[in-house]
Amino acid sequence: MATRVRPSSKRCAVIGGSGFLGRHLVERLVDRGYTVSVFDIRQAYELPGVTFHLGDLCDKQALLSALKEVSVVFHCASPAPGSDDRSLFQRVNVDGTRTVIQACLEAGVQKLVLTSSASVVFEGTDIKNGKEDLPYAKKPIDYYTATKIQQEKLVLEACSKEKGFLTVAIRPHGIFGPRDPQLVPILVDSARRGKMKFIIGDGSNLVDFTYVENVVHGHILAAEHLKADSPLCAQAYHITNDEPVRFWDFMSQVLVGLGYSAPRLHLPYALVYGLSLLLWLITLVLRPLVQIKPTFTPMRVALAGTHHYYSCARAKQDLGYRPPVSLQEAITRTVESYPHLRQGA
Ligand SMILES: NC(=O)C1=CN([C@@H]2O[C@H](COP(=O)(O)OP(=O)(O)OC[C@H]3O[C@@H](n4cnc5c(N)ncnc54)[C@H](O)[C@@H]3O)[C@@H](O)[C@H]2O)C=CC1
Ligand SMILES: CC(C)=CCC[C@@H](C)[C@H]1CC[C@H]2C3=C(CC[C@]12C)[C@@]1(C)CCC(=O)C[C@@H]1CC3
Repeated sequence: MATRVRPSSKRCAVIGGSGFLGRHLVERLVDRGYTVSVFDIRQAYELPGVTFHLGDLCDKQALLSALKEVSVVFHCASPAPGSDDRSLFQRVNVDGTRTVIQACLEAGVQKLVLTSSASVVFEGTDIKNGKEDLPYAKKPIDYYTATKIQQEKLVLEACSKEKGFLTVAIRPHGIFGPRDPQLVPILVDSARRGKMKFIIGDGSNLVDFTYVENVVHGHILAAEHLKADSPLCAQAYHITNDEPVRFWDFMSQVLVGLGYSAPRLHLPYALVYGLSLLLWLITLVLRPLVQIKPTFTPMRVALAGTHHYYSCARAKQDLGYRPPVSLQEAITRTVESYPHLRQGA
């Protein structure tokens, strides 16, 4: 009689493991003795002990071959928020996540840890110390956020103790750190084009920026604490640095650390938001003729000019989470990791 091999609890797969967060997660998992399979549409690096499976997460057969004997799946794949492609977000984040769940069930995976986003509750207005029980945004600020909401709901609803399939969602916010292709490069690009002279609003808005290693730590704690009798099943957890910071102080510190000037002049928030909306409408109308990618999207202006910071008290209580790297140390490490983006480099 054929015996089914019980998956080792240290055998995991990282969907989106070639990405910024995914790669940091893979490296940490390897350090902790996990056997890791990466599933991604691209291979961005090589690492001893890590097997790469190239494929689209919408393809169940491709997923199934990567999930053989895997007990834990981390799903941190998504199109980049800036891609602004409605059908791509729907296909990957919603339909693709359905496929991931189906493949996990068929492959006998026991735990699925989703990288969601704290933005699932953000509607463009202030959130101060937001807890996980805030309602999902009724009017999500962009397609990316709308599909992250649907994705999180799908994953949490799939949690089934009867089927032996447990799920949890991690909601990070403002991830930054070495190799991030978004935050620091966008900031430096804006500075080099002379666009970082202005502070939107009075500059007092507090925001969470979370160091990538802290986000990774939250994911691994969630996977290791997720059990049938634990409070984690079907829950979402904010993972932050637990040190909200003024958005413009953070930006200034990174800019000055890299040799650029900090923004000083203030512009009224309502004016800049209104202009970004107008610009967005114009790009929408012109889309059949020309593709324009504005720096000042309404989402970005809202992120730059409002309070949005979250409580991670639930993660502290249920996961024993404490951010291992302080914000100051995280900024120093990040600035040092981008020598090629320094002023004059
Ligand atoms: N970067 C941030 O500040 C935040 C990110 N998140 C979430 O964290 C996760 C990871 O984000 P990042 O590492 O920043 O993004 P990233 O763009 O660096 O990585 C995403 C990875 O997913 C892969 N991928 C995309 N479509 C795929 C598909 N159809 N099949 C297989 N792989 C596919 C990409 O090739 C890439 O390697 C995402 O789910 C994102 O929504 C949440 C909150 C904040
Ligand atoms: C906390 C959080 C969710 C951060 C997300 C990261 C990005 C959305 C930001 C990283 C660089 C930021 C940035 C701007 C908006 C928000 C970011 C893209 C501006 C476009 C805001 C308007 C400006 O004056 C220029 C800024 C460049 C950097």
